[in-house]
Amino acid sequence: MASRVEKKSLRSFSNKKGSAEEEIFSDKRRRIGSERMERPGGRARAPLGALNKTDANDVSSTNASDCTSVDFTKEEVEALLNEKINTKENRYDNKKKMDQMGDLIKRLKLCLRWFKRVEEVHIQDKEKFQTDLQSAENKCLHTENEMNIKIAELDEIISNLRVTISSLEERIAKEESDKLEAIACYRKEQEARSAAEQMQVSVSTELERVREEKSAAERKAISNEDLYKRSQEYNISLQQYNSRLQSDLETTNEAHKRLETEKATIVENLSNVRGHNKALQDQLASLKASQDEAARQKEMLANENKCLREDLKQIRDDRDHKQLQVQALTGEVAKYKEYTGKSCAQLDTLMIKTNALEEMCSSQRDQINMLQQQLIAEKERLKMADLSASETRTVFEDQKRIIHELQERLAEKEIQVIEGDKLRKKLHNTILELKGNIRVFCRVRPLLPDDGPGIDMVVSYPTSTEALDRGIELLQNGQKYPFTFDKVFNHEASQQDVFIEISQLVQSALDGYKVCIFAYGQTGSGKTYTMMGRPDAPDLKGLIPRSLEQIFQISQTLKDQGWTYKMQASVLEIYNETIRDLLSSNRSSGIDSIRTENGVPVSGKQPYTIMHDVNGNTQVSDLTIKSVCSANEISDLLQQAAQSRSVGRTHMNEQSSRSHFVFTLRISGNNEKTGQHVQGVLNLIDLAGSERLSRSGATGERLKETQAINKSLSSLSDVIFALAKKQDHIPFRNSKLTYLLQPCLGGDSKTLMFVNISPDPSSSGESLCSLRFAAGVNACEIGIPRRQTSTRSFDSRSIT
Ligand SMILES: Nc1ncnc2c1ncn2[C@@H]1O[C@H](COP(=O)(O)OP(=O)(O)OP(=O)(O)O)[C@@H](O)[C@H]1O
Repeated sequence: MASRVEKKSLRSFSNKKGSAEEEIFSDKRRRIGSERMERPGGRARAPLGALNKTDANDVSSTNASDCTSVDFTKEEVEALLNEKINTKENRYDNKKKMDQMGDLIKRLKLCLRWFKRVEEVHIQDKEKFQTDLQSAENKCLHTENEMNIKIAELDEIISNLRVTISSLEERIAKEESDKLEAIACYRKEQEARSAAEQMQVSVSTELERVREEKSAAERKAISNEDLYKRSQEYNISLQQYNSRLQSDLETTNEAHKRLETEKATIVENLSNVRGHNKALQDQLASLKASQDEAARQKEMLANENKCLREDLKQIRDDRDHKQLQVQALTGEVAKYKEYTGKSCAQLDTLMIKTNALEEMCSSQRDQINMLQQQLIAEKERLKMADLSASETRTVFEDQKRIIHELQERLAEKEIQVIEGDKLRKKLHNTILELKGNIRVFCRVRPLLPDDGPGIDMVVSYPTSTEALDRGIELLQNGQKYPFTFDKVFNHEASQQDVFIEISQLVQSALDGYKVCIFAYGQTGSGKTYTMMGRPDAPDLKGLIPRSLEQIFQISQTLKDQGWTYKMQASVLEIYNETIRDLLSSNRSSGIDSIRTENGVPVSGKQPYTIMHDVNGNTQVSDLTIKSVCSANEISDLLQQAAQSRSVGRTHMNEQSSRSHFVFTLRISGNNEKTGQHVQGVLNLIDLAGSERLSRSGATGERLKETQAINKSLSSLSDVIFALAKKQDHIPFRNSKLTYLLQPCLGGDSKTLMFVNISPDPSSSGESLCSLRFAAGVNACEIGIPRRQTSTRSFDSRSIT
């Protein structure tokens, strides 16, 4: 009570004093704010000083309005984290110290909210980039596929065309060779034809010549015949002339005779006629000369005739020869004609062939033209396809570039996210440290039908601002006992409400911290309900299943940041300083029956021996450790453990839990991107019900058992007290429970204790006892000397 009053006065003092500091802080903030650029597309940032001017106590009211408008720089965050509370000045001014701390917490909360907002933006950005990247990749893949299909189609078309072209080329080559052959043949034929024609022409010219010769010979023969005729005629005329001359000679001879007679007559008349005779002689001589001449002429003509006859004979011979020649030539001409006819026929067939070949050639030329046109069209198509392929390639390159850019941006964002994650961890841890590495929550269970009808609750909740959600008052023997906790969950608080408060610790376990969450309280106060709840009903699930579900959810989310986690679970119970493996398949062997002294086995290596290595890892020999990959696997293990526990309980004829139930999850995380490695531990402990010796009425074994439970709870309380006070000596070995949890308590470890109480009048004594036990721990935590609480002595007396 005194502490509450003191706190109140300290708080009001701090409000007054704090305004000066806030002014300084707001000035600093304003300066930093003016240096900083505005976020693109974001709202102008409100100075943090404006926030500080509002009521420092009314954090919740400022949260809603300011958390969206305050931004921090890294330096500010660092400054905030490094900010130390001036303990020297405020050594004796707890109120001020608390106010400063509250102020710092408020700013840290704002910072955390800002950070969460930034982180959300980053995550949204990242998701957006990832979806963009995904869609771009899909698009690219789609385009690539289409392009591949197109390329394949085009390749096929090209290969078909190539085949067609090659076959066509072959055909063309064949046709060309045929054509060349035909042309060669044609040429040969033409040559033969021209040779034949030439021959025909030469034969014709020869024939012509022969004909001409023949006609010349004929003409010669005719002229010779004419000459012969004329010679004959001349001969005849010469013969006639000769005959005439003969007749003339006869007449002359008759005349001569007559002349002779006359000569005689004339001789007689010679004298007379001598003259005349002489003249006649002259005439005779001339006639003789003319006769000689005629004879010479006759001889000449005869010679000429002979010559002509010889000529004629010669001509006749020539004619005969020529005729023979003509005949031979005619035969030859006939032969040639025959040849020519044959050649013409051959020529005709060749011409027909040539025509057919020419037709074929022209049709093939048409085909070639057509195919060439097709080829050109196909080449065009190929060109188009090449163009479209190159376009697609460019698009593909663009897409690749975009993907690359996106990947780079994604990598940047990932680095930002990793940096942010580091900062978040730091902030998260700082906040938890500021909240307290050791915290104590109180949970009140509702009245149950078993508590009896028409009874009033002995618990009430103060509504003052200071004690709201933190205070609890217990009524006993007409007196009100007020207590303050880090948080009070009233009887209406749901499992989800409770889980929200501890979910940060679950995150810490994933961040590599050692976390212990205890449920402490009297029998039937709701410890098991708080820790396990009813796993089959989703709304009534307790902290253990919810925490494990969250762990798997977060570990899945952190996969994107490169984290992979390995989880190993073990469940044990400590009953009367004896460890029992709740996951052991062999139930009887699950019990540690080794004689121990203060929780330490007496000699040798025994089953369920607790060992701590230098790295602060705990090992319990022979304890079943199961690797788990999903929340379902864990719920199966929990079911198995719960069953083993209830079986154990039945064996021991127990209705309530008289053992400490310890669920341990070892989390080892590796980040392949950053190379970070974390090892966290989450211990979820349902402690055995605390029972006052005075009320238990136990004797014998039952008394010993109750003493053992109280001893271990007291040991735990001592350990927590010592840790909170940062004492050098921490009495871990006092019980198996504390020895087991030793590495998970103290240092950076986070410890949270739920104090469960029942609100029914019959349990008010135990409730008060529990509250005082917790208040002792809590008082240590907030720095109030142990003795001043005046609760510890009562608590100690009740428990030990
Ligand atoms: N917050 C709550 N809301 C509703 N029912 C509750 C709540 N807390 C406890 N109960 C009920 O109270 C009864 C006792 O609770 P529980 O078994 O969890 O107590 P406990 O502290 O574990 O007892 P023990 O130490 O004997 O094991 C149970 O029937 C449980 O369902």
